[in-house]
Amino acid sequence: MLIHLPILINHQEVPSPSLSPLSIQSINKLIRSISYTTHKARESKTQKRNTKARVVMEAALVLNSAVALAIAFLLGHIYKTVWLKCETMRRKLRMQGIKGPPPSILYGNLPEMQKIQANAAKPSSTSLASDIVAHDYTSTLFPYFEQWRKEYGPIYTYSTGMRQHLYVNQPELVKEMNQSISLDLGKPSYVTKRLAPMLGNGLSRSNGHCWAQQRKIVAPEFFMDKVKGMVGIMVESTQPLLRKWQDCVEAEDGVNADIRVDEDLREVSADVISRASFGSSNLRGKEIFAKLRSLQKAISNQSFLFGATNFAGRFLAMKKHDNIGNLEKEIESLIWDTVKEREQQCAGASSSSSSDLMQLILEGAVKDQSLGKDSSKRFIVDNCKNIYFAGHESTAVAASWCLMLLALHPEWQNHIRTELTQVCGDSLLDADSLPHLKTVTMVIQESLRLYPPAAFVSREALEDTQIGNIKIPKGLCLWTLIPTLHRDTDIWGHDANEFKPERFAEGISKACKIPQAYVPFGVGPRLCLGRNFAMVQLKIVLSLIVSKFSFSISPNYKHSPAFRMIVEPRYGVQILLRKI
Ligand code: HEM
Repeated sequence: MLIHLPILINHQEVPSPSLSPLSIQSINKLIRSISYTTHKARESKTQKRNTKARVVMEAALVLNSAVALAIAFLLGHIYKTVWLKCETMRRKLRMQGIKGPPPSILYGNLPEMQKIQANAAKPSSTSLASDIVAHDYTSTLFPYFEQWRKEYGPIYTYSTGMRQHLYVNQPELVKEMNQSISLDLGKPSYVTKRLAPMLGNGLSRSNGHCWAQQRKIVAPEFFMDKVKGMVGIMVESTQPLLRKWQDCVEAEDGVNADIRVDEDLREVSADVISRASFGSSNLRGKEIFAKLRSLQKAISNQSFLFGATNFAGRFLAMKKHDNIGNLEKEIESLIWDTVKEREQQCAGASSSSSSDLMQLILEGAVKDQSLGKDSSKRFIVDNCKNIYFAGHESTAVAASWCLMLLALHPEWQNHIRTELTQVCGDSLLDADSLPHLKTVTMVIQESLRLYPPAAFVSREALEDTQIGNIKIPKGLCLWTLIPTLHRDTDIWGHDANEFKPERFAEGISKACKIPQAYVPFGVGPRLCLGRNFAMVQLKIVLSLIVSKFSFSISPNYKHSPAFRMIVEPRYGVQILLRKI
């Protein structure tokens, strides 16, 4: 336009007869000035439009760069926290000759674990005693560990994406773990995080100083002297089960009854722990146990060992979390009601007559000056939750497995019965007779060897540390698979997969080559606090059942161990009971 105007003007410069040269000049000037103004206006409009476009483009560019930067940062962060952290650990382990399956960047070996699990053999539906006994639940529940053990040996490393793990099933190394008193090995935080609704920050979840302090308070309640004082309660709590089973036999044909044992054993266990540790056997106790069981199922549905691996899984996990949260609140308020009831009882009495676990926990919370009001409440509720759960579930499940193995081996029921008659005669079982009941102890030890309810011992290196001659980098999680150690023919001999309680006739130290590799109650400083309590309760319950009934495995029993935080019979244990 700027070029065309002068040309036009030039054309009009041809003089017209009616216009003077002056007026022509003025017109030209005017036209030029109008053209100039129009041009300027248009120019400014275009400039404005261009500026706006430039601003939009620049904003888009900034945004793009920010997104690119965020992605780069995220990738860098993932690389640093996921890959580099794990790769550094792997390098340190490789330098010590420890190998393992090659991991993928984001998910480590999880896809492979899922693939191996999907292809794993289902437990055979055999009812042959020898096949059931020989079935190592690791092969169906954790088949990847077995596969890698065959490929890489008893010590190898694997990854679950965010975490690097060390599988430790070499007896010498487990022995070292047993002997270590270091606080540098704690419970793996990523596992215990998922158990928080169940166990709070109580004894079995906490680490370091917090754990040591809680253990000091709770441990004395489970020393053998104290447990001996609970024998009467344990005998009394088993009576309703015996009466119920007798009634079942009467109701069927007066001789036999087909019984599913698990819930009845849970009730005994729950009653024992409620009365022995919390001084109550009330409806509230029953409600607490029922809710703990629902919580246990909800948490174990989350595949809590390895975590949800995809978004759908995470979404489902979030939905389940609502239910878990509600159960957690309900359990806590039930426990708190029990605590307040106890406080009122104590306030009413001139001196505290109860010296049970609840009392110890309450006194522990009062004595600990570092705890504020809220922390005191947490301390009390969390530790009660720990004992309610740890104290009843694993003992009941162990009793179920013992009955399953005894049902398959009636000759051992006879041995127990004979010894009971020799030791007790016609009198009731009491604390003095228990140490003489060697046969039932051997049966329990053998059952815990073949079917340990706790499948793993797990630890996390809280600092760089050393076990035996292996340097363990901070953050590495250690896993020892208990049944694998318990069925190792190098430790137990060629008959490791057979039920032979006689191997324990002269104690654990003579039963195998490396006694520290027998770990149904765990290892080292974190050894199960309630092992005396559990052993005494199991002895009493089994002795009383065997003294009243003989039993064989029911044709309705389906052998299918399931992992629900502990390994329990998926469909329960069903036995054919006969009154004697
Ligand atoms: C047959 C029954 C039981 C079995 C198989 C069993 C097994 C275990 C195992 C394997 C551990 C982990 C140890 C480790 O990480 O090294 C443990 C810890 C624990 N158990 Fe048991 N347990 C049983 C019964 C009980 C009972 C009856 C109580 C309490 C009344 C109890 C209370 C605890 C506590 C509080 C811990 C945590 C100890 C700590 O971290 O310091 N357990 N148990």
